[in-house]
Amino acid sequence: MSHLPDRLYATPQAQLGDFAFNEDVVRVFPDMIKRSVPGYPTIVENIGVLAAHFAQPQSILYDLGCSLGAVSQAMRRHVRSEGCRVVAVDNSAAMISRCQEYLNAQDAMYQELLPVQVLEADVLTIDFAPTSLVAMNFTLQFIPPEQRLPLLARIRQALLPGGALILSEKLCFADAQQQTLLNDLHIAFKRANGYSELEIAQKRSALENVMKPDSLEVHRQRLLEAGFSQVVPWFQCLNFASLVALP
Ligand SMILES: Nc1ncnc2c1ncn2[C@@H]1O[C@H](C[S@+](CC[C@H]([NH3+])C(=O)[O-])CC(=O)[O-])[C@@H](O)[C@H]1O
Ligand SMILES: O=C(O)C(=O)Cc1ccccc1
Repeated sequence: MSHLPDRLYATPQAQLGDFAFNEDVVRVFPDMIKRSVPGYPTIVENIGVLAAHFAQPQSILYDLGCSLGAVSQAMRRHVRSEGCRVVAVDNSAAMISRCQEYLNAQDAMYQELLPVQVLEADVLTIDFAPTSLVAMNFTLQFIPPEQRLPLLARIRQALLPGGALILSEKLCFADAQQQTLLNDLHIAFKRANGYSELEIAQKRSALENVMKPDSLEVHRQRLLEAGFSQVVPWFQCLNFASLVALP
């Protein structure tokens, strides 16, 4: 399994198209996400811990926007409840096929892992079965803003009592000074991880039309509007945060 360094934006691109989760991104994705998202490894591992806390016997755990299945793998390492299974969903064919390979490799290394079903599908069109845990790790920010509330409302409806939604997102900030500071610090994080000014600028521009972060306040209000009763931030590193929303 290839773990290539991310050089996708290292050379000047004549035509900077919109960022897409295609074959080129899949090849470098583990390196890209680790060097771009402060706290990513900590978030992924601890989603496993949170999943084990909320998982109920004989229930489904969803990993929505699973990419290469890092969250599904963490859930499989941590969840011990009887009869649970993971459903991992992504609408990128390139991601889904590599995700299945990684999960097969995990199956070959460990015994008695939860079964996983890998689905190439749009999270906006799937029907949710009753579930004790839904993880959306940096996926909602890629969903068109007007679709976010209806999606969260459908997730809320599918959640069993005692279950939870884990929502990780890049944040923006209403206060201009706070926005500038945390944006500068995120750029400093990328620089410290070996990205050049050109790589940082080109990726930023490719993401502009595709990834639309909200503020913590917008997330909280929308989750309450979707029918969640409580929103609890459990992790933040710079402008990246993860919340638990309870039904
Ligand atoms: N409508 C959609 N339906 C299904 N999938 C979608 C949709 N829109 C985007 N995606 C998928 O959401 C994923 C977002 S990456 C998640 C990281 C992962 N969770 C991780 O913990 O490694 C976040 C990032 O790269 O910043 C991509 O794989 C998209 O194809
Ligand atoms: O790179 C960025 O600036 C991000 O905000 C996160 C990211 C990470 C991986 C793919 C797309 C976006």
